[in-house]
Amino acid sequence: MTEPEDGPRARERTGMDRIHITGGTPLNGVIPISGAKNAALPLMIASLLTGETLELVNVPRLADIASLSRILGNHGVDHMVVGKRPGQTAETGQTVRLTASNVIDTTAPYELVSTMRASFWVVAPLLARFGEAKVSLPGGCAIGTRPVDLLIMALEKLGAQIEIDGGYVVAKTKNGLRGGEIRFPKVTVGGTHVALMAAALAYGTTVIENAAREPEVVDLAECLIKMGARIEGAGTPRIVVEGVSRLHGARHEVLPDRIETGTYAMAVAMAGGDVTLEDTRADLLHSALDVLATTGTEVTSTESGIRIRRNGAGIAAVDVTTDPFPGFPTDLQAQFMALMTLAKGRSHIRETIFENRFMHVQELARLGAKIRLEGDLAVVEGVERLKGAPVMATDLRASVSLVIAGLAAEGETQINRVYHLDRGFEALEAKLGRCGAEIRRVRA
Ligand SMILES: CC(=O)N[C@H]1[C@@H](OP(=O)(O)OP(=O)(O)OC[C@H]2O[C@@H](n3ccc(=O)[nH]c3=O)[C@H](O)[C@@H]2O)O[C@H](CO)[C@@H](O)[C@@H]1O
Ligand SMILES: C=C(OP(=O)(O)O)C(=O)O
Repeated sequence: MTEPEDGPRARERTGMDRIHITGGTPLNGVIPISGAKNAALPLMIASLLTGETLELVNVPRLADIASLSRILGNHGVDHMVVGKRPGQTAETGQTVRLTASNVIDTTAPYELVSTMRASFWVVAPLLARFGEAKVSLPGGCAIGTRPVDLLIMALEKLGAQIEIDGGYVVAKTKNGLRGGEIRFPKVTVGGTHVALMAAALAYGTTVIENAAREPEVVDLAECLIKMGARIEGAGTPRIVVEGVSRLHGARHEVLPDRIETGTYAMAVAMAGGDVTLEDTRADLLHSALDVLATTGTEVTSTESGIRIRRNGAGIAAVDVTTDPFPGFPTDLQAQFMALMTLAKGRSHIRETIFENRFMHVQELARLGAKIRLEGDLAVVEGVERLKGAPVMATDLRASVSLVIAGLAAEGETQINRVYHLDRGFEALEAKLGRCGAEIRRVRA
């Protein structure tokens, strides 16, 4: 995330709201899981690949989705939110229709791209369909430097000519993209999304080696296939794409948010209680659920989701290393660290994906956590109890780790800069509040 911490757009969205939590109440009930932010974003971007309408079902109501809608709108994409249907609630995911029949601008300006990293990915469909794209470099963010060299390499392998000019990536093709071999030296989710979208409309065969296997990549590939793309192997390290000359409209349902699922599972593990996470699937986050079970939390797959229970017994300390899918996700590292602050004993948490994703450590310390950092390793000494305090975080998952810790801490925790949470957690207070949490938003 690249938005300045107190940037005007962030303030405009949610002001400087705070979340107040009075901890110590176990969670009991049902939490519906939303569509995945990290699947919805590339799916929305894929709408640029066709002049026909792409209808996306189960799109979460999130600040990042609104930011991307603005960016696509700037290119000329028509965006329509389908009205509510009987039985739908304020939290039922939205159905969104995107039509890129009249793209008027292939430039994605700095002011828009800097609000959200994933918007850089528009470079692929714009280049593949229109032969040109000028997209601002997204820059670094709170969790690391996050270069786009591998995304550029992938497009160059398909024949794009790319220059960096004035902070923009200027990409062109003379006679369209051509299939080629893309071998990623490290697994990149964004790189794989970009390669898939570009290769779908390239002439000939593209082979993507060391592709990301994340469920969101598979979701994008499935949607592209519905749009007429020819893709095999999504979900494995080798994806083969036979380019087609045009894609058409489709209807696709966004897959459940595995990070939201894991976050609430860890909240229950930490605060105690019995919660069913509905409309989600255990196969999306096996490694995290296995780790959770090892901590002493009961994890059961049900017909409609996953039941999480922890009653009374202590939390066992478990070591974790983040890895690309199917490994333990970096996007759950902060939440798991929060849980380990109350474990019996010492746990080691190694972050291998981003070089600077430990911003939550000093804030967890305000609640009484004992964590020592040694390079990419956090050594967490479990404590008996945490005590509420004012805290603040600089990225999305770090912020929610403080919510989880606040739910288990004694007394009141105030979480500042709520706009980070609004980027990725739909109806957070309502979902937790219905399970008994004392949580409220205080408007600035
Ligand atoms: C919107 C979205 O889906 N974001 C997710 C996506 O981010 P994103 O797609 O940006 O993350 P990547 O998988 O690309 O990054 C993985 C690693 O590769 C490095 N890298 C990446 C591209 C590149 O050109 N050069 C390079 O060195 C990154 O700095 C990082 O160290 O995957 C991450 C890893 O699962 C998640 O944490 C993010 O939540
Ligand atoms: C890091 C994340 O998002 P982004 O890649 O958009 O910064 C995230 O979803 O945790």
